[in-house]
Formats: sequence, C-alpha cells, structure tokens
Amino acid sequence: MTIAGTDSGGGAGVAADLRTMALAGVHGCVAVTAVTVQNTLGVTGVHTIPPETVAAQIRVVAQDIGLNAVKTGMLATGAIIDAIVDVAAEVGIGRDRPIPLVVDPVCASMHGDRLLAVEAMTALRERLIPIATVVTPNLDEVVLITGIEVVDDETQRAAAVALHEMGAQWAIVKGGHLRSSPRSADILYDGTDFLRLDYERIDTPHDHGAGDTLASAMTSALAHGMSVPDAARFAKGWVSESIRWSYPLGAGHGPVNPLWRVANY
Ligand SMILES: Nc1ncnc2c1ncn2[C@@H]1O[C@H](COP(=O)(O)OP(=O)(O)O)[C@@H](O)[C@H]1O
Ligand SMILES: Cc1ncc(COP(=O)(O)OP(=O)(O)O)c(N)n1
Repeated sequence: MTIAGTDSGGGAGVAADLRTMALAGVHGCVAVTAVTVQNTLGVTGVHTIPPETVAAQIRVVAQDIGLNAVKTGMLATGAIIDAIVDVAAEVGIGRDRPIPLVVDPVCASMHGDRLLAVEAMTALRERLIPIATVVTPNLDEVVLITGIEVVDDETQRAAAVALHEMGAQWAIVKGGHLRSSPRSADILYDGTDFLRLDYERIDTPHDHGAGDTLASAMTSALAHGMSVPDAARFAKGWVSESIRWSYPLGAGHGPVNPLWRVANY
C-alpha cells in the first residue's frame, strides 16, 4: 500500500508509486492523504483529506485484502501523521510488527513547495520515524529532520546514525542532491553496518518522482519477502534505470520512467 498524495501531472505521489508497484509485480493499494494541483513546474494547490478518512482507507484494506508492506509519502499535516500512526498500531504496520513500513519523509517538492506543514515536523520526528522499518530522506529532508547538513560521505553517515537514533530500524540517506559528487550514492545503516549503494550520476533534469520510485520499489521488494539490504539494492537499480529512461514532459522537470522494464524503445 502507498499512503501518499496525488500529483495531477502524474510524475510523483500515488501515480509514481502504483506504476512501480505494478511493474515490480505487486498489487498496489492506496490511501490518499492529499490532492495536489501540480505539473512539472511546481505545486499551486493542496487539498488535504480528513485524517479519519486516511485512517479508514488503511483499515478497510488491511481488514479485507491484507497488507504485505506499506509506504508513506506526502502526509501534509500532523493530524494525518497521528491518524496513520494510530491505525498502524491497530493493524500491525511498522518496525517490530508483521507489516514493514517504508517512510519517505516528503517535506517539499523539488521546487520548494511545502508538502508537509511545519507544525507536522514534531509528529514526523517523534511518532512516525520511530515506527519506520526504513526511513528514506533526501538531503533537504535530512536538514529539516536532524539539523545535519550533508556535504560529503562522513556527514551522510552521521545523518544516517542520527535517523537510526531517532528510532528508525534502518535509515537510507539519499545522495541524489549531493551534486558535487560524480556518483549518486545512498547510505543504508542499521545501527551497526553502513552499506553504500553506489550508481553513476545520470545527467538529466528529468528526475521528478525519483524519491517516490525508490521508496515504492523498496516497498514492493519487501512485500515479496526480501531483506532490507536486498530490497535497497533492488530499489537503487530500479530508480537509476528509471532516471536513465526519464522523459522531457512539460516545461519543467519531467518524470522518471519505470516502464524501462517493459517498453521497447
Ligand atoms: N542524477 C541522478 N543519477 C542517478 N541517480 C540519481 C540521480 N538523482 C537522484 N538519484 C537517485 O534517485 C534516488 C532518489 O534520490 P533523490 O533525488 O535524492 O530523492 P528525492 O526525489 O526524494 O529528492 C536516490 O537513490 C538517488 O541516489
Ligand atoms: C504528491 C507528491 N508527492 C511527493 C512529491 C515529491 O516527490 P519526489 O519523488 O520526492 O520527487 P520530487 O519532488 O523531488 O520530484 C510530490 N512532488 N508530489
């Protein structure tokens, strides 16, 4: 299941998650948190869904279809986070529970449009991250959550340690925004070992939805029963090729393209 917002441009959020989940061989269910008015140039409107409706979407799917793994994306408000954390305890989602939880702590779009209210940062830090099986921030989110500015490998590792100490079972600090590096390397940490997930940096402005695609590929792999390190390796390869095959849609940042798996270009 993806618990996330919609993107009218179809590049990020629920649309990106469902594309990847389908191609990765799992049936994706949806709990919508917000409707965004969005294209490749940015977000111009947000309409949030009532927290009890978000919780109800999760509950009815858990009770009927069942859940093998869950991912969160744009959550919009602290009240929505509180509702998700409460229903997660009720149906068994989260670390040390039967259903693994991947938390992509989406705070803003790549254009700087706020997707999580400032008041929600405390609930994110103190309630959601502590129940995450894996948390997957980009570097802007790392600063907002931990106060650590990542500039190199050492600070990237320090951020992963801080997120683990906040309660996440595993932390992946994504290096996509570390443009000074010729590689695009993410660091995975479980409290003991660091795993570096390294890939060439692909030179394209069309990377909209990359973070969602990484997290939903990882969620799909966890739903198939893979371990977290194997799921992270799978997701890294998946998102890298999706960026390679991204396309120039609209006047801004076009979407990444998980259809590389099936399309004959
Ligand atoms: N230009 C790029 N080339 C290769 N991989 C990239 C590139 N940009 C981002 N990635 C990878 O895509 C994933 C999403 O990263 P990032 O862009 O930092 O997240 P977000 O979309 O949340 O801002 C990470 O695995 C990151 O390393
Ligand atoms: C509805 C919605 N959810 C998430 C995002 C951010 O997506 P992300 O994959 O982090 O990609 P970029 O914003 O970096 O393209 C979004 N924009 N909209």
